[in-house]
Amino acid sequence: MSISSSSSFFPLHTLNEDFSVEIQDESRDLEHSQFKIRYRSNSVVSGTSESSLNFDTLPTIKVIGTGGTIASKGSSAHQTAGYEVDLTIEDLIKSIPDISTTCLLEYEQLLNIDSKEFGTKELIQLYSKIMSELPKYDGFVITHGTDTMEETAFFLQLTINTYKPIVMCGSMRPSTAISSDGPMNLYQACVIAASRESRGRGVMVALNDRIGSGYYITKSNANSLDTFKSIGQGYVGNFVDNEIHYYFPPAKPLGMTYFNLRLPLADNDLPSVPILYAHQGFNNKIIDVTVKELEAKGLVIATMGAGSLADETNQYLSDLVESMEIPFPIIYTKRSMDGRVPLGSIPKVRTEDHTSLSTFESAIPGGYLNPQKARILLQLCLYEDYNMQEIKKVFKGV
Ligand SMILES: NC(=O)C[C@H](N)C(=O)O
Repeated sequence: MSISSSSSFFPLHTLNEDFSVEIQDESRDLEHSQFKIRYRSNSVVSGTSESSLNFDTLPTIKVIGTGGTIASKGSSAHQTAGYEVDLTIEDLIKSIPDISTTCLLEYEQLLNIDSKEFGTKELIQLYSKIMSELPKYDGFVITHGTDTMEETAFFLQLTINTYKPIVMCGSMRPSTAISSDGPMNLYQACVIAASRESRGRGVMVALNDRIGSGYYITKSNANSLDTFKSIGQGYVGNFVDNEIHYYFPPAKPLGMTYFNLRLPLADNDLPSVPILYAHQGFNNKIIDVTVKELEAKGLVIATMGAGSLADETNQYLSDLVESMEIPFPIIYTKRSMDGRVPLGSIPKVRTEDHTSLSTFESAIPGGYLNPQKARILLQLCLYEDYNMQEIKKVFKGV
């Protein structure tokens, strides 16, 4: 028997003349290394010098249905708004061509809702389902509404540390519309999840022939099929004529923090972190009301540029934090879809004795993250009881 490897990790050993064992490393992540073993017969059979005993099987992909437009029906072929979630995951699977030569599909209806109804409870439900079935499947496809798909993708990316592909898909047109995009998106997502090339790439979003990183991607257009974008970071690949093309080797976002959820969550929820949207003539009183009424443990502000808020608003926030007994992180994000809020944008505010100006210590730049993703990241930091310095460190990487 001999052992060989597809990478340089494993040396070749001969143990027996009749069998060789090929060990292929599936993941080089040292903490979570994975590999596959193939047996090969070296014995001479019917005049052939080598016969392969190939125990390879097709990947098994789990498709989890959660609803969205992809599972919706309208009352006419031209209706593309105001429709209802009406189809099951079984209906959706029936709408795609047979892919039994690519992978084995199993499916389950976990939820069947518009993605506007998603909250922490639904995120945890989806997280728990994937975590409990992670050892059983080679990849996952999640059908989901597009409105909040980026939030679910971001949450799963931060909480599930796996080399197995998790591919999210949905559609912009309901199933009943002319040229509905659902079946093609679902088909492509299944093929992507079944591909070896998709491993080690984290959570991905597959729509309209494009493959994006769930960490960076955002919905850019409320109506059009080509809606998911991450302008600064780009797509990770695309899908053309039944071929997947990745532009880069497997990678996950730099500076990303993983969080280990321990369930059930205290109060069955993550800490309260509201988002406020800044604008000309912003009334600071909304800050007070929001923080008090929602028992906020932190705040995300969609600032007007790369961290810009009126001087009065910065001072108002600083005075509010001074009056609180607990540290209160405030993430400065941007209204603009692209670009980042850098450290240099963090404002100076008057000191408690009002004699000089100093850096507003509770204000943290949100980097490239949009408000909705920054909210999830801050919720996870607060869930972990990170102090202000630790939270700043987490956000330094984004
Ligand atoms: N295109 C869609 O899926 C939008 C839908 N309202 C949803 O997010 O569930």
